[in-house]
Amino acid sequence: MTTSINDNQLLTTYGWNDGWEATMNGERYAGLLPARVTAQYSHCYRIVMAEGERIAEVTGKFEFEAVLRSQFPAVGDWVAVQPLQGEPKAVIHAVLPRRSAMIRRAAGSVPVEQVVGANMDYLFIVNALNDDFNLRKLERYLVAAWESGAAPVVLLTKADLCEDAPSRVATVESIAPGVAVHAVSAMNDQGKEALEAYLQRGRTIAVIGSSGVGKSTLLNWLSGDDLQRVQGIREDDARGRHTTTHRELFPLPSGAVMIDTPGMRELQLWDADEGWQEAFADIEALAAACRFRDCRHEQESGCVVKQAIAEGTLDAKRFASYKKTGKELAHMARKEQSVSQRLKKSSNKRAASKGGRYRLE
Ligand SMILES: Nc1nc2c(ncn2[C@@H]2O[C@H](COP(=O)(O)OP(=O)(O)OP(=O)(O)O)[C@@H](O)[C@H]2O)c(=O)[nH]1
Ligand SMILES: [Zn+2]
Repeated sequence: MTTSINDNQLLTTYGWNDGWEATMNGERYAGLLPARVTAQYSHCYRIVMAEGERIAEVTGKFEFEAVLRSQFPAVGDWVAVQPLQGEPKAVIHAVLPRRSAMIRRAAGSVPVEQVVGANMDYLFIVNALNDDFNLRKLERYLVAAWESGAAPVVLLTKADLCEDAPSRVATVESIAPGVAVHAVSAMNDQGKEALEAYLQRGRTIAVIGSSGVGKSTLLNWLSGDDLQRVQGIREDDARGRHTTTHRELFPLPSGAVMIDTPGMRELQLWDADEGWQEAFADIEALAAACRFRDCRHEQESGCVVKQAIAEGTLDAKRFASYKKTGKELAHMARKEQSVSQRLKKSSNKRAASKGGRYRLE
């Protein structure tokens, strides 16, 4: 079955474009239709297809073959589905390869990696300009953002509460190499023009940041204080009552698509090697000039990093943050590795014994 862009007007509103169309035309999705996941519930998903919304579940085969939780559909994913005739339901056969994904490692003795948002173009990292202002935390969010594959943008909210926003912006720019930093105030409707570049039609955005920094207020502001109407659609439930259905992905008036999931809001831990290197690109660049390749930047002679700290060109606190995050990442990575090896082993056995084929992509 082929789909034309014309049929896909509704999907376009949700970020569908020629790139996804090309992916979807691949042979392995033959006979299936594209849809985007707009909400995740405990046992099913809400999706939007060209013809409208449906509730969907993954096929039995999908469930059997999936090894990691992160392989299951997540909010923001484009999926290949088959609608069920005569029912407002569909089955999900496959998840189209993700362009970006925010992964949350649920802490605990067995870490589980969970995708809390997929296919974002931009990640708005929100930090308030009042007392909660925390550079070290921001660094960690930047690591996560770079690792996700989406482009980070720092929004410093509550500019109305800060007397010296421009100097705060400059401070943040100094710890966020290559990242745009904008001061905004939802309260005073200030700084929205600077965001227009990101809020374009078809772009997908997610907002991350600690509790209380103003994420909900920001979302309301960006959606013209009409979020409830944009995000939740009043419908009749099975008993004919009016209910407001919750969505975690919704178009904004600007045409951009917003992802706001509970998991995205609770982000805490990361395993993010590349993101770490990018977030601390300045230190990585310095370290490249150290005398020893495996310099730990502690007591070594000819250590350029130590020298930069001594000379005051590198903030000792930023360096400490770099080390600390690095250690945490290494620890998480070791844990992850042993768990995923165990999972793969048991899944290979399971697949082999039933003649199935194990696939991980
Ligand atoms: N002065 C001022 N206060 C703001 C602004 N934006 C948000 N606030 C206030 O900050 C508080 C927290 O805002 P929320 O939008 O609920 O923050 P949040 O990040 O969504 O918090 P969680 O839902 O806990 O994750 C509220 O009291 C808001 O009124 C702003 O631009 N200026
Ligand atoms: Zn060194």
